[in-house]
Amino acid sequence: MPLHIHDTLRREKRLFEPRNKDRVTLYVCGPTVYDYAHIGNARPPVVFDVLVRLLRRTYGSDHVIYARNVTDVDDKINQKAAREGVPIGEVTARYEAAYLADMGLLNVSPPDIAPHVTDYIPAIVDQIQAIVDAGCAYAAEGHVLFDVSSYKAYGALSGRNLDDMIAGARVEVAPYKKNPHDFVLWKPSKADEPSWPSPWGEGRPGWHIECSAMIEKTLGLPIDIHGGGIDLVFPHHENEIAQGVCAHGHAHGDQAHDEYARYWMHNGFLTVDAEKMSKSIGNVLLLHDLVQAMPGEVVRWALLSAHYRQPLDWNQGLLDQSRKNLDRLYGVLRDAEAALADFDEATLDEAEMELAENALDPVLDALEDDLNTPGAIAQLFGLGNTLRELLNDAEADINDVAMARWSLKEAAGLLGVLSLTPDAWFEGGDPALKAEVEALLDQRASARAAKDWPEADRIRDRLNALNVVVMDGPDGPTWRVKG
Ligand SMILES: Nc1ncnc2c1ncn2[C@@H]1O[C@H](COP(=O)(O)OP(=O)(O)OP(=O)(O)O)[C@@H](O)[C@H]1O
Ligand SMILES: [Zn+2]
Repeated sequence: MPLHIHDTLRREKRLFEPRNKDRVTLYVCGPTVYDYAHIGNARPPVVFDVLVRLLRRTYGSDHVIYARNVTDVDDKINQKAAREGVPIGEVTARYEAAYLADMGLLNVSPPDIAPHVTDYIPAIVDQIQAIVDAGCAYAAEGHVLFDVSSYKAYGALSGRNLDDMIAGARVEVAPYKKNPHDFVLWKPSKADEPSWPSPWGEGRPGWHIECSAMIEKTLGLPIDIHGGGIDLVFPHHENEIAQGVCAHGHAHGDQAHDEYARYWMHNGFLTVDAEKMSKSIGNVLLLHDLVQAMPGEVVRWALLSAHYRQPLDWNQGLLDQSRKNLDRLYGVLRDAEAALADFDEATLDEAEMELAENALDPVLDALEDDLNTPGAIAQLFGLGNTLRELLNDAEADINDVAMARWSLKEAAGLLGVLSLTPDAWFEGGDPALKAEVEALLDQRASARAAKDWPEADRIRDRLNALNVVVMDGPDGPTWRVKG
C-alpha cells in the first residue's frame, strides 16, 4: 500500500504523492532553545523521525530532505540570558547541545538541515519586504504587521473564520494594529536586546516569519510535508501559510495554500492525567532526566506506542510495559545470536533475501497507513514470534532463522528500536543500572578479598533485587538482566 497521510488542511487521509520523487521535502518546527525539552516536546521529533525513515526507504536516502529548525531568537531566550548575565548565544548553545544529545539517545537521526534563525536574518527581512510590497503587511511604530484581512484564505488550515474571530476577540489590542489578529513580522528591540538592521529599524523577527523564510530559503516552495504538534496549527502554521503565499503575491487565490506546503501533519498531545504536558501547567518531565534514568529506546518505544494523532498518556505503567516489550524482543535476538554464531548472513541468496524483504510488508503496510506505529509494533512482535518459534524448533533450517532475524532487525530499524546488541541492552542498556551493578561488583570483589561473607551476601541479595544474574568467569564477572 502506498503511503497515505492524514492532511490537517483537507481533514482527510490522502495518498502521498511528492512533487518530485527525487527530492521529497519535509519541514518540522523544532525547539526554542532556552531550557531542557520536556517529554511532550520529544513527541514530534520522534514521530517525524519514523516518517523520515519510511520516506528514505521508499524514495532513497538521498532523495529526501528533512529540515528541522532551531529557534535561537525569542523573548524567553532573552530573559534567560539576562537573568544569567550571559550572551544569548551561550544559552542557546547550551540547550541546543543538550537537545541534540538527548535526541541521539532516542535514536532520532539528525535532520539534513537545521537552520538557525540568527543565520537567516537577511532572508527573513527579504520575505517581510516581499509581503509589504504585495500589500499584505504594514509598518507601524517600528513594527511590521501582517494584515490578516489581506489574505483571502486566512483560517483555512485551522478551520477558523476571520469574521468570527474578530467578533469573538477579547484580547487587548496593541494600538498600532489595524486588526486584532494582525501578527508581528518584525519588532523593535530595546537597547539590551539582540537586534539586526532592517528597513524598519533595528529589531528582530517575530516567530512565525522565521519558519516561512527558512523553508523558502532551504527547501524551496512548495514543500511536500510540514509537520509539528497540534498546538501549532493556530496561529503558527496558519500564519506561516499566509506569509509564504503572500510573499509571492498570491493573497487572493482560493487554493493558494498549495503553493506553500502540500500536506500538513500534526501530532496529538502527550498528556499527564488527561492534561497536556506543558511548562505553563507545570506538569513536565524533562527528557534530559528521563534518558539518564533509562535507555532511550524505552522512552522512544513509549512515544511510538500510540498513534501520533491520538493523545498519549504518560505514566510509569507505560514505561514499564515498553521496557518489558523491548526485553522480550532483545531476548529473542540474544538467542538468535547464539544460534547463528557460526552463520554468515552474506551467504543468504537472492531468493532468500527477497523472502526476508517480503516479511516486512505487514510492518510497512501499518506505517504507510498514516504512520500507524501501534500497528507496526504489533507486526514487529509477529516477526519476533516467528523467530522465537524457529529457535524453538530443533528441525528448523538455519537459513530460515537467519532470514527471520534479518526481517526483525530491518523492521525494527524503521521504528528506530532494537539498535543495540542484545548484550549491550541487557548489560548496559540502562546507564543507571550499569553504574549501580558495576559498583556492587567492585564492592563484592573487595568483600570477598576481605572474607567479609555477610557483606558479600548482602551484595548478592541487592543484585538479585535488581533482577541481575552474575556469571563468574576467568576474566572476572559478567552480568545480565534476567530475560
Ligand atoms: N504535551 C505535548 N505533546 C505533544 N507535543 C507537544 C507538547 N507540548 C509541546 N509540544 C510540541 O513541542 C514543540 C515545541 O513546542 P513549544 O515551543 O510550544 O514548547 P514549549 O513552549 O516548551 O511548550 P509548553 O509551553 O507547552 O510546555 C511543538 O511542536 C509543540 O507542538
Ligand atoms: Zn514553525
